[in-house]
Amino acid sequence: MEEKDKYGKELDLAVRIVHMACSLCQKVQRRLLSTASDQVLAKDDDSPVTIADWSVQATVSWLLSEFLEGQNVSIVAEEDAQTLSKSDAANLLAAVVDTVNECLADAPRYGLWSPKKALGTSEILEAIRRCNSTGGAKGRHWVLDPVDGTLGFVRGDQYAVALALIEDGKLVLGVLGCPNYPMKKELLNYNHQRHQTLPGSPTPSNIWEKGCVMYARRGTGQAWMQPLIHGDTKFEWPNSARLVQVSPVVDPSLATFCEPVEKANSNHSFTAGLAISMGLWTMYGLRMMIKKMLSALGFDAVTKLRGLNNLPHLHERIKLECWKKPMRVHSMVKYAAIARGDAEIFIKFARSGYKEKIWDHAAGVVIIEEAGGVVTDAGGRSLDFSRGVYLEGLDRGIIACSGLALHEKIIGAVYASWDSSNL
Ligand SMILES: Nc1ncnc2c1ncn2[C@@H]1O[C@H](COP(=O)(O)OS(=O)(=O)O)[C@@H](OP(=O)(O)O)[C@H]1O
Ligand SMILES: [Mg+2]
Ligand SMILES: [Mg+2]
Ligand SMILES: [Mg+2]
Repeated sequence: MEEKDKYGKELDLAVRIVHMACSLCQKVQRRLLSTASDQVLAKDDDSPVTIADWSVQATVSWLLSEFLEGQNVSIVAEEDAQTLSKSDAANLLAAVVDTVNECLADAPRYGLWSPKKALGTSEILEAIRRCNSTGGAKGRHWVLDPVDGTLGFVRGDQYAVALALIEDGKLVLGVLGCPNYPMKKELLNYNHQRHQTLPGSPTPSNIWEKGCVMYARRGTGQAWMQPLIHGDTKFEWPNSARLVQVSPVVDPSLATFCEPVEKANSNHSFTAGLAISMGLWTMYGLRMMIKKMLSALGFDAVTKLRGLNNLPHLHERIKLECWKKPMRVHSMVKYAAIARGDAEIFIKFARSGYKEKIWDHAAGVVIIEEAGGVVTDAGGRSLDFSRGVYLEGLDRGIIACSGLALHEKIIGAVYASWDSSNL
């Protein structure tokens, strides 16, 4: 097989599967939000898990095994079947079985086939359990986060379905489904559930239901995006796909910087310090300072600021659109935003002792890199996907950037800020 076609078949399959998984998630999320249900469970670490997490894992596992027939399919994935196998979980398991079968029945729409008869409970539990590979440096391993950003999912907000393939420890392809990726990038920062009615928009759900699937193959220098299919639209891959590229912005003061929503998942104060030291927040800080000065003098701050905006020499510095705040978004949608050019920087510094898992990053990393961006740890080294379930040897945190120039500046700022932080 020619090098340029390598992994073509696997990518084609993975894209179709992620489209199906996105459709499954959209249905479950709609039901979850419209009924006061008890369908959100807590895992041992208190993180949420839902019918969608298990159902996507079972669906992806069944489809990969079915369509990669003859291969011993190894899947490293987040969920296990323990909770579902308990005797008091019959209702939950029944809901997963229904959800998986409903999704698989739709396979022909995506150019795949359905099981000859609906899958039974034991087949579905087996499909979930099969995803218990621990990956490693030899052979092929699929890496799956069935629902990344489950917290965002249950809040009616951003989440992603992430599927990647590793061969001999190297990422070779990644597919990222982002069912709530809004049409306007500004809405990424917008909490969907808290703001059901958007100003000037009678049907806010249209904006959110757009959604996309992004994908890339290592070494092609290309990352692609395809809209989710809705209603009766036929699945056309790759015809409806378009290339995406990272943003050309190199000036940190113009960059949009994103980070996890929850303080528990990333140190917000460290990244705020970094952002300020790089000039990312100077506009915000400057504006706040002037606002305070004006109000201390008894002026109406907003009116005066608008006035100041019109002064030619201050115009560039204080105009309203320069109000840069971090974009806090759940899930690997942050990686998608950088690959699409909607943001320039993603920084995650988990608390010390937390070990990052490969499924939280694999698909996003290859898509950003092929779209022209850079992803490393805080020491500037590439992430190592060859050492099992965890990103072993990760130096402090993860820095994803739209390009080398910005990336170098951030690494420099990390070195400058680290000693004064108490991480
Ligand atoms: N303590 C801690 N520190 C760092 N990271 C953690 C931690 N706990 C969980 N996780 C992982 O974070 C994944 C969600 O990341 P997000 O960027 O979406 O976080 S946030 O919801 O926006 O705060 C989340 O992925 P999902 O479980 O797939 O949602 C976890 O794998
Ligand atoms: Mg995750
Ligand atoms: Mg998950
Ligand atoms: Mg989880």
